[in-house]
This record gives sequence, structure tokens and C-alpha cells, in this order.
Amino acid sequence: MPSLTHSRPKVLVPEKLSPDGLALLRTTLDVQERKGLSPEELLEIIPSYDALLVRSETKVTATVLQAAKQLKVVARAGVGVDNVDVGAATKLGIVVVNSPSGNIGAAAEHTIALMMSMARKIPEACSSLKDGKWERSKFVGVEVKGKVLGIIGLGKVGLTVARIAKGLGMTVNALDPYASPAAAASVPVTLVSSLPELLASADFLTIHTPLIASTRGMISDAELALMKPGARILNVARGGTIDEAALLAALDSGHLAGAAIDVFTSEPPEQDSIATKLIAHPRAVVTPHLGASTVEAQENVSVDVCEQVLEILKGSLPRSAVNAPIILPEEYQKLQPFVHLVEKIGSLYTQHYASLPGGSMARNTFDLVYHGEVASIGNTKPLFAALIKGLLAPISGEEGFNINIVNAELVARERGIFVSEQHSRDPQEDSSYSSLITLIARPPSRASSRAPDASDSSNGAPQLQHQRIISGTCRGGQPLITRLGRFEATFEPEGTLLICENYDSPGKIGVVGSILGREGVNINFMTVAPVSSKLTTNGGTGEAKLTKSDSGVVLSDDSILGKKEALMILGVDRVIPLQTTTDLVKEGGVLSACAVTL
Ligand SMILES: NC(=O)c1ccc[n+]([C@@H]2O[C@H](COP(=O)([O-])OP(=O)(O)OC[C@H]3O[C@@H](n4cnc5c(N)ncnc54)[C@H](O)[C@@H]3O)[C@@H](O)[C@H]2O)c1
Ligand SMILES: O=C(O)[C@H](O)COP(=O)(O)O
Repeated sequence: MPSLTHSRPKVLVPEKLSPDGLALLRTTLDVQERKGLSPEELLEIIPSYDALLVRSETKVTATVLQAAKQLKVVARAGVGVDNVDVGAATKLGIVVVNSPSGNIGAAAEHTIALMMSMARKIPEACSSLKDGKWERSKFVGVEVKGKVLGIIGLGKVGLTVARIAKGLGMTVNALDPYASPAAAASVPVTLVSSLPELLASADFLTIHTPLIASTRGMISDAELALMKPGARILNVARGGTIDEAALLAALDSGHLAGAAIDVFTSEPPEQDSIATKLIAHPRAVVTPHLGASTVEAQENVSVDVCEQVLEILKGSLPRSAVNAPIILPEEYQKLQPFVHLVEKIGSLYTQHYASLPGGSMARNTFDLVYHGEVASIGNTKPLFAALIKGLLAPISGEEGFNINIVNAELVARERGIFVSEQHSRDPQEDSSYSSLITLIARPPSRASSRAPDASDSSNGAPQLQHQRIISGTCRGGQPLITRLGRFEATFEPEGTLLICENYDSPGKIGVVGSILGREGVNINFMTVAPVSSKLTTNGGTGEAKLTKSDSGVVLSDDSILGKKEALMILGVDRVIPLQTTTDLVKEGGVLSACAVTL
């Protein structure tokens, strides 16, 4: 989707990302690499960007997201999104994507590399030799074969570490309340049920969980005390899961033989902090958050997230959205044409019915009914989002355009819009279409304090012909409206349309044409929609008490007793001024006229 103010959507890349992914973006987007931005500079420039690509260094705070005026996506080229305020992004309708598997192998290999380095004292031996020393007896290590590796977090990285460790002859135990027993058994890993049990068994302990409430500070003094004397600990997951002060104390006391740490509570560590003391400790092997820093992993994550950025800016769903529901690609393929249809139906509803007393949102409770093949699709979140977007876009400026699958529910709740989605098994009203979607606005509740309008029920039940109702289908992948109010209208909801309700009498088309011609408006196409033959006057009650048309214009009894009504839909080449629609009613004798842009 092109940005409103730039010919090419702009992408900001404030960190080092592999060029492979960026090359994909450069063909259609304006990619700007700006490394080393201060938080203030980021805040200043973010308003003009459509996409932001980061690794773990950039802090994407709520303030940054709120300052971003046209941001559609934050892409995290890696796994952890703890540097992104995902909640704030969701509220603003900004999609957050990551690359959940692009760097698993790199992180697992780095864990093993650190474990072996620590076991064989490689970093110390290396620097001693470079210092011109030859200290063979000082650097006697331990073997990992036959030792117990305890893993906290048996997810993607944890499982990969487990497999390699098994290959090295280790026994692997793991703690993960959500781990798949089948995956654990396939390695095999023994799943233990408590942290003390894991800690007591481990010669090496490694953490592979995200940093969340349940894992923050999960290893502190008490937990370290439960570990075997001489055990070693690793963290290639997230700083903050191990209490750095407790770890430093355990190394100082000699209770732990070593620690290998890639990640820190604050990165880079603040001067004179506990972390800097830990880094300087002789029995600590440390790296500056290098778990994902391999050429291969960086290519993987870069390509992965850049492809997703392209998808999102095109209006499609990404494969790894952190804050959007998971929709399988095949399911999404099926839904995509209907997403466009429902958005058009919503927009048509708001624009067409806006002339009624109280405006289009006077009725804010809707049934969205899926008939036929579309009714068999289980996950209709994109359709719900499309409806909310369609309903609100014509009346809410930019906010309407930012409504998407990420924030639709939240926006609907805030606006007091209620939608009941129904998968209908009943025979379709029009069975010539394999799928049909119908939007029905429910009349305001009888219990409401507002006086009922003429389109409400005259006998306690809503009159069918005055329901605000729009149906549509997809023909050749394109949206097609099949019913508007009580008219059997068939037209493509595209461009500017003039919708006139009138008595079906000779000469009406000529009058409308000449008024439009006078205003320099060209007619591209025209279609006349009769009252649906499937409806009977008064919804079958037999009474003839209509007082208003669908568009709020008072009708005489003639309209029921004799003259046939029809809807005229004209595709025109420009936006029609309000005065022209007024003239059409006054001079042209149409019952109502309304211009919509779809
Ligand atoms: N150092 C690096 O450069 C680097 C690279 C890649 C990943 N990582 C980090 O490694 C961590 C793991 O990544 P992943 O891809 O394997 O994630 P993942 O989501 O596949 O696995 C995480 C596992 O932790 C488990 N878990 C959650 N809370 C737990 C708890 N309280 N106790 C025990 N287990 C718990 C989950 O059930 C899950 O199985 C993440 O924090 C990620 O950011 C770091
Ligand atoms: O969560 C991750 O993917 C890793 O921590 C990698 O972070 P990085 O992209 O900053 O190297």
C-alpha cells in the first residue's frame, strides 16, 4: 500500500541487517539505513516511515510508535521482541513480525561453543598464549561427555541444543511446562517437573526461555545454591533471567566453576555495573549478544522479515505476526477476495445510509452472515477486521485506514460496534452464487430510549423491506454487490457511484443524465435494480404503511399502491457535489440520491 505522502513507502533500518533481505525491498521501497540513531533522533524521523526493521538494539517504545504517523509494520529480524512495545503497536494497528526460526541453529551452536569453551578454558588459554605464555597445566578442563545438561525452556533453541548435546554424549534433562512430550522423547530428553530437581541434577545448566514475568530473575541466590558445587551455567537467551549479582557471588565463592554469558540485563552493560564485574570475572566466558550473529542466520532472518514487510505493505497477512491471529496461508488465499468484498460492503453501508437520522452508526449492531462456500471457512478474523475498517474508514480519516486484523476488535469495542458473525446453513437467498455475504444492521433495541424511526417495526418485528441490508459475492475474484436494501442490485462496488431511488417511470434516466451533464459529470455505466422479487411488501404482513424510503425520503402511499420503485446505480467519473444530489431530488424528481466512493 503506498504511503500518502511518498511515492515509494519508506523503510527505516537503524541496525545492521543482512543485505539479502534489504535487496528484496529496494525494488519497490525506499530503504534508508541509518545506524547509530539516538532515541531522540529516532523519535524525530519516525513519522515519515511506513516500516521499521530492527534487531535487539533499537528500543521501539510506545512513544516511538505513537510518533510514527504512517507506520504499518515493525519487523524484528530475529526472535525476541522484548525491545518492542507490542501492546502499544497492537493498539495502534501496527503489525509486529519476527523471524521465529531463522537463527535457531546459530543460537544453539553458540550455546554449544560457549559450553565447550568454558569446559576447556579456551578463551583464557588463547589469550595466555597470545601474551607469549605457555601454560599447559593451568588450563586443564573437563569433558562434557557423560555429564548432565539441564535445559530450562525446551523450545526451538532448547531442543536443538539438546540434540547436539546428545551427540556429544551428554544426558539431557529439561524443565518446560509447555514442552511437547513427543518432541522431548524424540531426542530423547527427560522432562523433569520442578526447577529444584533440574538444578540438583545438572553439571551444566542452560537457559532457553523468553524473558517474561515467569522467567525474570528465575535463577537467583536460592536456585544457584541448589546446583552441584562445581557446576557451570550458560545464558544465550535473555539477560534478566539470571540475577547477575547472585551469579557473580556464586562465581566469587567458587560454588560455580564457570559461567558462559551472551546476554545481559542491560545491553551494552552500563559502566561499573554488576554486569561489567561479571564480564571481567576470570571464570566467566562472555560474548556481546552474538548468539544470532552468523552469516547464515542473518541472511535467514533478514530475508524472512523483509518478505513479510512486502506482504504487509501490499495489504496481505504476514506469516509470523506476533500480534495478529495465525491464519494459515491456504485459508488466507481463500479469504482474500472476500476481505475486499466485506470492506466494500462496510464502506457502502456507511456512505449509503449516512443520510438517515442519526447517521449511519445510529445502528451499531450488525449481523455478518456467511452463506455457501465462504461459510465453511473457520477463521474469519480478516473478514471481521475488513468490516470494521469499511464501516469506519469513510468517517474517521486516518484512523479508519489503520484498522486491520491486529486492532479491529479493540477499535470496534471502543466505538461500541457489535458484530455477530453467522455461518449460515440455510439455503441461500440467491443460490446462483456459490458464496454470499450479507450485512444486516439490526434496528435499535425497543428498550432504547430513542423514539423508533419509520424503518423500525410497525408490529414489533422488523420490516424486511426496511432493514438496512447489503449482500455481495465475488465474481472472478472481484467483489460484486447483489442486494442493496430491498433492491436486487447487481453492480461492482468500485469508483464513484451515484445511487438514486426513483419510481420506475419513462424519462427518469434522461432527466438524471441531463442534470449530471450540466455539472460536467460523465456516466461510465448504469444499472437499474428492481425491488427484489423475493420480498413482499411489508415483509409479508400484507399491510401497506411505509412512510420512508431506505434513504429517509418520505414516500406517498402511491409508492406502495401503484408505482413501482427501482434503484438506479450510475458509475461516474468524478466526485459528485452535494448540491448536485440535492438538485437530482428537487429537479429530477428522484426519491433520493446519494453518491458513494468505493
Ligand atoms: N542470544 C541470541 O542471540 C539469541 C538468538 C536466538 C534466540 N534467543 C533467545 O532464546 C530464547 C529462546 O528462543 P526460542 O526460539 O527457542 O523460543 P521458543 O519460544 O521456541 O522456546 C521458548 C520455550 O521456553 C518455554 N518457557 C516459557 N516459560 C517458561 C518457564 N517459566 N519455564 C520453563 N520454560 C518456559 C516455552 O514453553 C518454550 O518452549 C528467546 O528468549 C530468544 O529471544 C537469543
Ligand atoms: O532474539 C533474537 O533473535 C536474538 O537475541 C538475536 O538478537 P540480534 O538480532 O540483536 O542479534
